[in-house]
Amino acid sequence: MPDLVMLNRLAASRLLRRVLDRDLVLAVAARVRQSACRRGWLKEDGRVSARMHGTRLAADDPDYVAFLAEILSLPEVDALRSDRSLRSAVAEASGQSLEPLRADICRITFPGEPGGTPAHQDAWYCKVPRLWIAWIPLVACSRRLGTLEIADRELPLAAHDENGLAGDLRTTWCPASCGPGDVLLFSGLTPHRSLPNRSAERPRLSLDLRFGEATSQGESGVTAA
Ligand SMILES: O=C(O)CCC(=O)C(=O)O
Ligand SMILES: [Fe+2]
Repeated sequence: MPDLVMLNRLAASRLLRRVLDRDLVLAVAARVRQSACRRGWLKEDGRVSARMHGTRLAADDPDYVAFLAEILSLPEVDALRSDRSLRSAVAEASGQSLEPLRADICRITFPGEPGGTPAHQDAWYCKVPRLWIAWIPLVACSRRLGTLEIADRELPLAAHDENGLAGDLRTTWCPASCGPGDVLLFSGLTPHRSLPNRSAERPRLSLDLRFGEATSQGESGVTAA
């Protein structure tokens, strides 16, 4: 049984420790590093190339689009999408059985950026009923490496601008130190953000897998928020 840690009082998010096969997660991390090395983003030793310091891969960068197509179609990523423990945790958290939406993202977060991903609710970008997100660290994510912070509760869907959630968010943020095998699970209405990567040369590697109610319209587009 996974060790469930409730992160917030409304149970709209949870940190599941050691729920995934660690070797499978590490295999995905190895493929991500290989692909990133080939593109010159990382050096052979896995450290960040000098030219990538302080940069963020843009959702419309053709090289990043090709990287995502490569990584998100790996059989290892498919195995994570259909992992039985993950699927039952998603069903238990959401109260119903949900399907993978294939609106997933693999992120490489480089050091040197002043801020991380701004606070947002994924439901703003991915209009699917019952949206839930599994955020999967591919490396040990400390505060220093820029882990995810989750709000202490769901909020009604609020307006977003180019910097994510607009306006003052009165919420308490819960940073989650986690590593390969762990999953942060949260609903589409739960605000979240990431801390900047403050390491010297290490990339933060993570995968977001999204689940929701299957709709007849099929997959929904999602931006890289
Ligand atoms: O990893 C990040 O910086 C943001 C992740 C995120 O927004 C998500 O998983 O929905
Ligand atoms: Fe998000």
